[in-house]
Amino acid sequence: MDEGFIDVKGVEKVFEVRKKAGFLKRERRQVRAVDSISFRVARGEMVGYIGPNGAGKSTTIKMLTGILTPSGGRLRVAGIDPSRERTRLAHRIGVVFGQRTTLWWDLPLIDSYKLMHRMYRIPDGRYRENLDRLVELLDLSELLDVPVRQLSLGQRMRGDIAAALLHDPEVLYLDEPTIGLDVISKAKVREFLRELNAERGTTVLLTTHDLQDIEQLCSRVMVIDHGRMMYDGPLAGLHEAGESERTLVVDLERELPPIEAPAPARVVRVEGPRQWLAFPASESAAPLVARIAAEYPLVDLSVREPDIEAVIAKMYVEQTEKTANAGNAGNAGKAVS
Ligand SMILES: Nc1ncnc2c1ncn2[C@@H]1O[C@H](COP(=O)(O)OP(=O)(O)OP(=O)(O)O)[C@@H](O)[C@H]1O
Repeated sequence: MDEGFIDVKGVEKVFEVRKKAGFLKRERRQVRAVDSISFRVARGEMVGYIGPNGAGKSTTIKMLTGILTPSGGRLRVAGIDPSRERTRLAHRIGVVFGQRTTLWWDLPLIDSYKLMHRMYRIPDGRYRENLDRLVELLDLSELLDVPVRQLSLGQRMRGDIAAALLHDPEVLYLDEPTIGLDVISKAKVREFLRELNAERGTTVLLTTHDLQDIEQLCSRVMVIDHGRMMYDGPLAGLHEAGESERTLVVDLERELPPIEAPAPARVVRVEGPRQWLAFPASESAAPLVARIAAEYPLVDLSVREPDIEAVIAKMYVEQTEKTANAGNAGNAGKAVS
């Protein structure tokens, strides 16, 4: 594996925005959407890129595709400077924006693929082979003659993913690929991405608000907030850093006193026969489930994932406190409030 297939060093993006400040006056303001971030992604890696709304994720992806030019820093994808050689790079990357489609709205799905065949100048044999494979893997055969506007969200998403892969890109950027999809469609998309990565070694950068996308697909996650990189490492480490908790929802046969769970798991809510137990997100639920199943009359149970925003908010508070404490420690004599 070569290091730094995607190579980002001290990259910044500052937007100039004009705001109305009175009848005729306009004030100029700068928005630092991406603030000196650095990371490397090796060829074949699948990395999650997450953060709250307005954190700078889309801006980063737009710089990686060459749509936006960085205000500072250095950026390379497959050795190419995206904003200088956008067209050359376009042949090596694929992009899927969950909230927008790259398909022609009024045309049958197959016509969009035919147009891409020509736009990307994909050799005929390769196009046929890729199309057949993608149609099979993404279950598209029944949909090829349907106009895109008549497709459901999940069908359209699968159609968009195929469109992004027809020209065999080495890198795939996915922006919220499972947003609004039902459980079955989400599972289909995730399974396809896993196979794509395993079979073709496609490098994937995935932006999502769904922690299960990351958990099921990525061994590494990067967290951005206010344009800054807050965390880069395994998902379990993120849970530890944010001390986040998952919730086990237990339905008992009847109303009972709070379940006696081994610490740090604990009951946080009881409503009739239903009880909610919080436990560290970095730990497996299996031992807790086994113990409850052995000792209590169980009807059903489910595990709820922590919310990304909550994990990041907690991490943010902790980092701020750590910085404040470090400052206070060096300031002997001052009271720590
Ligand atoms: N073209 C633009 N002009 C001015 N400001 C912009 C522009 N594009 C983005 N921004 C600002 O930059 C910041 C980062 O936006 P960005 O779209 O990258 O966030 P995001 O992490 O993708 O958010 P979301 O999850 O909501 O899509 C926000 O404050 C946004 O308002």
